[in-house]
Amino acid sequence: MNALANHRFLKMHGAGNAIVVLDLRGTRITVSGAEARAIAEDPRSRFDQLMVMHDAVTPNTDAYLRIYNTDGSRSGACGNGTRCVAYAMFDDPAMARPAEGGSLTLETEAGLVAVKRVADRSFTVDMGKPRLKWDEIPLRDPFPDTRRIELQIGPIDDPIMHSPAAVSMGNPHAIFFVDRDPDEYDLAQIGPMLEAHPIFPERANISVAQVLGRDLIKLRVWERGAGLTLACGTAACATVVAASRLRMIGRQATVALPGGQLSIEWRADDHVLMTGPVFLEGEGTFAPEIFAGIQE
Ligand SMILES: N[C@@H](CCC[C@H](N)C(=O)O)C(=O)O
Repeated sequence: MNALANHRFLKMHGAGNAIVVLDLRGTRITVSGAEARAIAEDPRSRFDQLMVMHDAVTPNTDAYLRIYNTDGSRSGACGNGTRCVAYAMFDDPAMARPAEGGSLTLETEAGLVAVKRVADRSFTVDMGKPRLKWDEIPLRDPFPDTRRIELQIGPIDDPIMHSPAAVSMGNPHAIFFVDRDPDEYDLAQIGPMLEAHPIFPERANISVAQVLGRDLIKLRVWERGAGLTLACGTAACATVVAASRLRMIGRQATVALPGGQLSIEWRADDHVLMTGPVFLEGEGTFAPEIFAGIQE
């Protein structure tokens, strides 16, 4: 039987971003891409991101997180999922471990993130520093200025969208600032083409953003490896950094996504803070048959 069969999980969401939280601390089990895809395909455990908790690797951290997209690929960061993990580590009867002072330090493939509880169902995550150099994002070509990169979609003389900003928040983002309502863009059609554009050697999350005021941005996101989502925390962080670099806003904004709102602050010390809600939808155990046919 597959090692994940009958394993308990939490079904959650953060501002609409569908998250499954799985606790594999104290075991040597890891989730393969094929297993992550099988979990995502079952409607009972459908997710945009699967957040898997493993034993801490670095001293003074509380857990190591592996983050999976729907297509089984991995991400270095997931803002909404990180808040859901924090909720589980504080409040879930089976996953909670005594933590000091309402804060946690979690490690991901991209580095350390610190999480603080700010209300019963609301957390602030220090997402670390944005990476802005072309080879850190990464981009294929050596753009000296990543505030606007050369990329457009649509007819050459009348593009639908062009010149996105590029930012890494531990995962790659391209943000197209537009004058019209982001809902007017066919992101389900445009997103997959741009996600896989050769300019992004590790693919990219694609955002369409409209600045509505000095501290308010409307955002829609096509997520790398997951598709259209109701919210993406790292995209919200990347968008505030990009808009601030372009002098469209100050260093703090509310980002309104289809599934809810996130508050983002790009602090003077270069760290990006994201505050937002978590929702627990329920719990379940993985049905053994969903793993049928997967080689172990
Ligand atoms: N929804 C997440 C980001 C998810 C990762 C992304 N699809 C990637 O592969 O980079 C968030 O809330 O930040």
